[in-house]
Amino acid sequence: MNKPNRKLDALNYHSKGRPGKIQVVPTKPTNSQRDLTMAYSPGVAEPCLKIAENVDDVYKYTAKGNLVAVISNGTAVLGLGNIGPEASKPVMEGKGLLFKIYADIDVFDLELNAKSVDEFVNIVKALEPTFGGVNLEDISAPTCFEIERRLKAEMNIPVMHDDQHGTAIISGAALMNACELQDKKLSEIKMVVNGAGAAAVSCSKMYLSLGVKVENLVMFDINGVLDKNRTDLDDIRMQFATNRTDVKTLSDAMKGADVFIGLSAGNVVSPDMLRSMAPNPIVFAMANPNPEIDYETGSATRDDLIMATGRSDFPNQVNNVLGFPFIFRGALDVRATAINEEMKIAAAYAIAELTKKPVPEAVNTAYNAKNLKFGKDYIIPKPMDQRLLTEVSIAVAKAAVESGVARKVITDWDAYAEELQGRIGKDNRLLRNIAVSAKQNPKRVVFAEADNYKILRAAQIVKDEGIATPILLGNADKINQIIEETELELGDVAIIDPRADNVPQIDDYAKYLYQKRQRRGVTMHEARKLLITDRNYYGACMVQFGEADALISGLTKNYVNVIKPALQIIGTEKGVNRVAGMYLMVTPKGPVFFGDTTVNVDPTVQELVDITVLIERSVRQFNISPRVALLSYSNFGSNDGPIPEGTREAVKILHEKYPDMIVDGEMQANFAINSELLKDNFPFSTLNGTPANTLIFPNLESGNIAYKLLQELGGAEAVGPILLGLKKSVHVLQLGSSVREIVNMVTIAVLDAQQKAGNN
Ligand SMILES: NC(=O)C1=CN([C@@H]2O[C@H](COP(=O)(O)OP(=O)(O)OC[C@H]3O[C@@H](n4cnc5c(N)ncnc54)[C@H](OP(=O)(O)O)[C@@H]3O)[C@@H](O)[C@H]2O)C=CC1
Ligand SMILES: CC(=O)C(=O)O
Ligand SMILES: [Mg+2]
Repeated sequence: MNKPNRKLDALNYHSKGRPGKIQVVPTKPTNSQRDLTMAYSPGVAEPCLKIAENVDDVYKYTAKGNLVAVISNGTAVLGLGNIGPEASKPVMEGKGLLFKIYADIDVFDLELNAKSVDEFVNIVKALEPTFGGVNLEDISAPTCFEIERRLKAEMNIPVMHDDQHGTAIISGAALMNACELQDKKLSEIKMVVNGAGAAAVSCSKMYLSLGVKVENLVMFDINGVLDKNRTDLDDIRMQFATNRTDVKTLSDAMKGADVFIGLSAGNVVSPDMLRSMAPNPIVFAMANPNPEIDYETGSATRDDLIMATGRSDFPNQVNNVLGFPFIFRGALDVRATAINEEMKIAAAYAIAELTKKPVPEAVNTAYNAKNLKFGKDYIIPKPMDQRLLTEVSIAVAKAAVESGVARKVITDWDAYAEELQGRIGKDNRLLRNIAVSAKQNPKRVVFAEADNYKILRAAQIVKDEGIATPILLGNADKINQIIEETELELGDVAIIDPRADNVPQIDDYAKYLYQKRQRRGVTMHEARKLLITDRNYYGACMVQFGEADALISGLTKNYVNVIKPALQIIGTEKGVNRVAGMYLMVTPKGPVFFGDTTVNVDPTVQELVDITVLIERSVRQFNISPRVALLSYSNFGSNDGPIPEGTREAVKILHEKYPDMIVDGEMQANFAINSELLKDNFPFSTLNGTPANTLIFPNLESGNIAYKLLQELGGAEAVGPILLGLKKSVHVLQLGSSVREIVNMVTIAVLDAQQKAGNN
């Protein structure tokens, strides 16, 4: 199944650079001699003594609480069989990588030369002081059952054999959803399970607990059907032995079956077998890396099929990766002594339910999909869906607390959710808070470029999330065609085409525009023409006349083309004589505001003052206390030249006219954001103590370059440009913005409209 170049790519991926996939990274400073005396002798003796006094302090002073052992003996590696511990190491390193990227859990992978139950159990038990949890992996049945049973009984930290329970949880969730879509009852389905090993047995037990009847299940191992005449079956497998006498082969069993579960080996199911199944069948071919029947063949065989595999390169990846990172996250965070049935069932339901919620745009983008939604090709969430971390870990942690296995009780679940969000990538707390505020009072947002897929997708998201009521401007046929082709659900949203006959209020708008621009060369005829031909004029009039609360445009147009109509029709706020643009940069160190990044090319001293005042006020609207630095290449007079001198002059005016404003400069950017550096060198600065969170650039060039570099090289998320100074909420997208960026801008536009409505 793997194409030759894929095989080579995979080998290169593992061998290039530092061999393997994971490394150990220090978490404390190690730059100075002092740091090292803390990290090692003599400083390290102090936490040692504390732990010796109270063994639970090991969680306080060491990495134990966030450290999981991924342990295998290489006896059932994926579907590759008993290939030995060394050969299993790439898989175990892979699990370590997934634990880290999805749930911020650190992993040591341990590949043991230990085949017997006693040997394996004794080694793992002795590791208890080091780890917060143990993930057993790719150990063949039946040894794995006894190993897990003993370790759970004899250890006081959570132990889970992932191939058994991780797989059971995920496939259980997928099965519930697939049955719902195919209109089948779990209690009535006829199921064939191919494989009778660790994964198959545990998954089947889970299906029984979800409602499947054991008499409706037929299981196979490599020797054929498990029936009551077999004399080679242990007790665990005997419970799945069928009474049916008409079934000898897999082909026999597949006839009329509703569900096929493959946890065996690659390519053992034929298209004919699929054809013989009942109407609307479900096939989970989960053997890795090669499924029992490959996705393309299976899904081409019949239209009424729901097909899933364990692979990431096809729709419906039913793989334990959706479970183990989040299950252990929840278990570690409440310091659970075990992962029990309650926690597993809670995880399965959380995963099943998450599939039915609207999919964040970031997930669509990550998978190059247009509109993922619950259906035949999306029966289970995608592993890169960051909501899994909160939804599943919280469900697991709550179940641990409620079932009495938690040693640490969480009471503030919202704070725990915030903590989880902060663990992965950027901390988007501010963006989330903005979205929450927007949803409290959603506004009507007119989209001037609605004949564009990205705009329509964003409109769908803000509508679904209750952030805004979209109004779409553009050719209705074209918009409806895109909606239909991309299966968006915007049927009830207002579409206005300014070019059509009988456009609402066009006469009033034309009269208004004519009155405003008659002494600037605009005739009545031209005013009407502008409104019909340029949707930025029509959209701005809608906002001015109160037919909409905010305007979003600029995805396909130059900035000036949007801002000009807004300035002509709506104008600036009272007492404000210019507009400016600001970016909210979501950085790993928190939010930082950049301005002016958009409008004023080469501001004079007075313009710099005006821009600073506008931006400072706007930062307050995000419930953040602004600490403003005016940037230059000079620190407090260290260099001459028009830029530092102008900036210095602007700071002087700001200090005089706005004594309460926390603002200083001119200063270099590193001094502005490194408060230690500033304090050591310029202790007189009014910014001392805390870094600046609002950076004013001396000109458009420097502001624009800075935010783009931070976005591309620093991995910061840029939200903006947020247009400041207009009387009403109008916001201009960057040319080619992503759907996520558009959604962010709409959210900001709604907040802006709320605030402007409050001020008027
Ligand atoms: N998608 C996912 O998340 C997961 C997928 N898997 C996949 O499931 C498979 C089994 O893994 P696991 O349970 O850990 O391994 P085990 O070695 O414990 O079990 C393998 C089972 O498959 C049976 N088997 C092998 N070949 C055939 C065949 N041709 N026909 C019928 N049965 C067969 C074996 O029979 P016998 O007992 O007679 O040897 C055994 O019962 C692997 O391919 C693995 O990659 C596993 C975990 C998670
Ligand atoms: C996914 C997994 O754990 C396996 O195939 O073994
Ligand atoms: Mg496995």
